[in-house]
Amino acid sequence: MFLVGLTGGIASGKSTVSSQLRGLGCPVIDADVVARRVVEPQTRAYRLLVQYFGQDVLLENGEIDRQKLGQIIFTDPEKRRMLNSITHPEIHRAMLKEILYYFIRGYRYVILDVPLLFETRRLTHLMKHTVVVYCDPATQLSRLMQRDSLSREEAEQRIAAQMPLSEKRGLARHVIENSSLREDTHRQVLRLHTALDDSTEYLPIRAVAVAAIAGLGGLFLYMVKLLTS
Ligand SMILES: CC(C)(COP(=O)(O)OP(=O)(O)OC[C@H]1O[C@@H](n2cnc3c(N)ncnc32)[C@H](O)[C@@H]1O)[C@@H](O)C(=O)NCCC(=O)NCCS
Ligand SMILES: Nc1ncnc2c1ncn2[C@@H]1O[C@H](COP(=O)(O)OP(=O)(O)OP(=O)(O)O)[C@@H](O)[C@H]1O
Repeated sequence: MFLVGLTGGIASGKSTVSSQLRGLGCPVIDADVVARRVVEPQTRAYRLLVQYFGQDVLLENGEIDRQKLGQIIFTDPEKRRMLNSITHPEIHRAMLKEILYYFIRGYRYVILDVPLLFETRRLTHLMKHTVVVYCDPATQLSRLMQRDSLSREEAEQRIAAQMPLSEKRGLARHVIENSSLREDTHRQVLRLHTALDDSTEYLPIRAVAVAAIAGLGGLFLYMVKLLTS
């Protein structure tokens, strides 16, 4: 099994591409969806968030007021760092559980849709393939403003909270150009799907598992020998 990291900038088209990949039968783990789950009321991350940001970031029903929290963290790097330090470990733990689920079900690869893949780095070294969904800055800005009903300033703040998309495209093994029609994007997604299906590289996850078991087994036998001699 191997892992595919799908990333890009905010509103560059990651969800659009990942839904096209899902349509081709690929398993996709969406970090944004996982991120919503790990901050549900009564979770550890939720308690830490309320402890740090206060009750002001809660809705009447006790759930996180995502709009208000977004306004706070996209204008304050220190508060964004705190939010990331609370949520990212939980997000990564939850994603690893989902990866194990697909591993057990025998999938050859799993696609992880992770907006901050290159920013957090913690997962990057596990990826055998990395894919950046790119679109030009003007298109990204207008799509974000339109989709989330943001002012130009708010949209620019959110874009500035991430590594520049032009930098990300230079780090990725595959780039999907998503500045024009969805049909053009889909043609690239079909080529990417073929490349992934043809990819025979394996993340040494099995090798690591076998080595760990063999190592532990050898250690156990050594201990038994020591104790019985
Ligand atoms: C800030 C929050 C409350 C805003 O919620 P909202 O529903 O408005 O946006 P949503 O969660 O759908 O995220 C939309 C996009 O914002 C960007 N984004 C989200 N969090 C961050 C962050 N900490 N830093 C930079 N960009 C971010 C991503 O491109 C994401 O795809 C929310 O994004 C959040 O809890 N972020 C912290 C967790 C996180 O880092 N998620 C990214 C997954 S790697
Ligand atoms: N090729 C395209 N043509 C026209 N609109 C597009 C195209 N690709 C994406 N969009 C639109 O642009 C917006 C952002 O796309 P999408 O939600 O897929 O981006 P994203 O990278 O997943 O965003 P986020 O970082 O917030 O998760 C959406 O409203 C989507 O419908």
